[in-house]
Parts: sequence; C-alpha cells; structure tokens
Amino acid sequence: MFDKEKVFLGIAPIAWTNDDMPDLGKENSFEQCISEAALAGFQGTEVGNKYPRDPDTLKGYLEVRGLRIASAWFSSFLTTKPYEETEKEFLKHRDFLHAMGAKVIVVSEQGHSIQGQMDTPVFDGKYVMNDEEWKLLTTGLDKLGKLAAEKDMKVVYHHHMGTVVQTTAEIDRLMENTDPNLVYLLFDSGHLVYSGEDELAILKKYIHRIKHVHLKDIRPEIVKRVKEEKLSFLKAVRLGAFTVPGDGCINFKPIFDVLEENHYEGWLLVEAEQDPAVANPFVYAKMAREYIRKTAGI
Ligand SMILES: O=C1C[C@@H](O)[C@H](O)[C@@H](O)C1=O
Ligand SMILES: [Co+2]
Repeated sequence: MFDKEKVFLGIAPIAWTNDDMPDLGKENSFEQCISEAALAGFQGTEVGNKYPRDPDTLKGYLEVRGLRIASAWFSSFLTTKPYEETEKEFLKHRDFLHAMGAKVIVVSEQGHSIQGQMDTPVFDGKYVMNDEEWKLLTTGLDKLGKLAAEKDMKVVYHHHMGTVVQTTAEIDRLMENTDPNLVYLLFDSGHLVYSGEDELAILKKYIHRIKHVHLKDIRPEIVKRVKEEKLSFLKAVRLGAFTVPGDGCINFKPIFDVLEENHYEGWLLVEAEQDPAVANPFVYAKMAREYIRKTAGI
C-alpha cells in the first residue's frame, strides 16, 4: 500500500491548456482547469500558462479547492547559452515554487531541443551532444541542484522526446555524471515508452533517485504513424500520441508495484496532453483517477 501521507496524486494542466501549443485549449479557463482537477479527485497540479504567477493570488484559488502546487517545468539552456542566463531564470522559478510550497523543480534542457519545432521529425531529428556539451549540462545541473538545496528543494531532471536527454544511454550518462545528492530524476512513463526504452528497467535502476513521476500513456498506433510519416513531436501530440494512464498501451501495475515496494515518496502526476476539443479533459481526468484507484489502490 502506498503511504497516503507521503504519496500525492496530481494532474497537470496541460490537458486543459497546452504550454507547448497555447492554441490547444485556449477556450479553457484557469478556473475550469483547477476546479475540474479537484472535482476529479486530485490533490495537486503543476503550473500552466494561464496560472497567476503571484503566490498569494494563486494560493487563494487553489486552497479553496483543496489543491497544492506539486512543481513546474523549467527550460534550461546550459548547452547553448551562458550559465548565468539559466541561473537568473532558475532562481526566479525556484523562489516562486518555494513560495508555493513545492519541494521539487522540474528541469529539462532545451538547448538543441527539437521538442517545439513543428516540422522536425521527432525520431530522426534529435540532437546528440558532444563531450563538451555533456560537461556544460552536467556541471550546470549540479550548480542548479545546489541552488535548489539552499531552499531544501530538489532538481528533478525531465528526460524528454526530441531533447538531448531522451534515451537510456543518455539518462545513464546524465545520472553517472551528476551529483546524486544534487540532481534527481523525473520518471515520465510516456516519454520512455514512446522512445522505445525499457521503462521498468529505468525505474528499477534509478528508483532511489526518482523524486517525481509523470504518469503518461501512449497510443502505439499513433506513435507508429509518427515514425513512418516522420512527424514532429508537436504534430504527434495533436494526433493524440499521448493519453491518460489506462487508455493507452502501458501497463502501470508493475510501475506502481516498484514505486510502492521501494517506498516512493512524492507526487504521481497524470500528464496527458492531447487536443481538449477532441478529448474532454474532465472526462479523461476522471478516467485516469478511476484507473489509478483500481490499479494502485490509492
Ligand atoms: O512534462 C512535460 C511538460 C510538457 O511541456 C511536455 O512537452 C510534455 O510532453 C511533458 O512530458
Ligand atoms: Co512529463
């Protein structure tokens, strides 16, 4: 059994309003998003593009609905811009999340990323870093990890399709070359299966460094089409490559078992971006909540 005092269930706003493509869900309001997240039975959320950025204002909206902020995405540019530029933005982000009571900071390197490019094929167009770029990334992440620790927070690195850290080999190299007391891992089931990695092996290998979990499922027939037709990450999202746990091909039972057996503590966040005009976010949020109740017993 998961310890309900130490494991929290959340849902990302990206199913209502998409940060990567703001036209997806532009008709959905911030208040609709958080009200429906709470009604569907979740305890928290990450931060979307329509959320107020003043901590007291945001708390006012969330507390009445029984919601908390779990974390929020941060794009680093450690491989393509001077370190100081990333640090300046990171400190603002850290202090905002700290004021919101979050304990982890999601970081993803966006230097050389093709994640936001509408026409670059996600399976062929990915950049592979050289040794110098690896050094910039790992030393920079250690520094960000130290800044997070000043506030008793943790950097959780988000491996991601189309970015410089996507594959098992890249995750391994990142974990080996960063300080295990400063840089932790975010486990995103959807991105690993999409990329063709063994998600359970990665979960088991890094279970003690995994401090944040994104529960994302994929529709394999769409991913197959994305490969064959050389489509981009964003076009794939529009086609419905991602969905909520229980609606795609990933078996979450062994994932929940490994987390539970190893006494995972932290957030489990449903994160399933798709076109809200096609996949009603409230309906899918309820579906995910029910699947987690049945499969994980929480
Ligand atoms: O955590 C995430 C944040 C999104 O902006 C991203 O593109 C998505 O796929 C994801 O996993
Ligand atoms: Co994610």
